[in-house]
Amino acid sequence: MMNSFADSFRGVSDVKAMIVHRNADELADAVAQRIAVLAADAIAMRGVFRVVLAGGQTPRGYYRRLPDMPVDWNNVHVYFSDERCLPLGDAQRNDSMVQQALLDRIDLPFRNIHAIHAELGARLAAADYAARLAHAMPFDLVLLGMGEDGHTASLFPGNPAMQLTDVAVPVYGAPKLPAERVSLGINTLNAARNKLFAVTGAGKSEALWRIARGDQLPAAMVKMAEWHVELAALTDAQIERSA
Ligand SMILES: O=C(O)[C@H](O)[C@@H](O)[C@H](O)[C@H](O)COP(=O)(O)O
Repeated sequence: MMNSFADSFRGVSDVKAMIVHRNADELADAVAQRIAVLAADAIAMRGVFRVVLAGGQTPRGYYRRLPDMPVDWNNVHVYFSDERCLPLGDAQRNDSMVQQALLDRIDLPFRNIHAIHAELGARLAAADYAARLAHAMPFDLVLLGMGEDGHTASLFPGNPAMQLTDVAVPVYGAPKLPAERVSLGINTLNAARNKLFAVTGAGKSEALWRIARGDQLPAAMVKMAEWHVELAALTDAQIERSA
């Protein structure tokens, strides 16, 4: 049953790969190793690795493992998939989480960190980020998570931000608080050389099932991504499907 679910997921949503991991720890190990490989490849080929970091909880697991990986941090530039419009340093900001889980523990030059100035408000911060990204694209890797409703970055189902073609977009009325956010636009995510979803938690099974069925959820609009999914996030989807 798991294989047939994974197969239908691969087929319907244009995915590059779907890898199921037994638990969140194994997923975090595999994703951290994958990032290290992609970093080494990009640095060998182009001298630099430009990676977009995801927010939310799942990435903490693989961020914490990255300091133990053989990554040439001097040649890595980090960007953010989205940010919450909260004051600088707020614990709920994605850059605060990344700082604590990763940046405080590696020697990454400060100039290589490209945060979203979401404290300026969504409109201004999105325009500022788009201008600053002009020379950074296409990214080598975009790391993403998926919410229970199928959102990714801060692109939520039915939200007008999903239709915008700008490099970075303002988001208002997000159902996951805070309501005001800044996100990379869907075209920016799609333009990256590699896209990687890390999905943990049983609460994600319905969204995975809907994507496998062909629903155009925001996460499904990121094409040719490699999906790393915890088994627990698939279990209910399989049960539901076989019922
Ligand atoms: O700012 C955010 O909240 C995110 O960037 C968001 O898109 C996140 O990746 C998903 O909601 C999954 O979050 P979890 O990994 O915590 O389930």
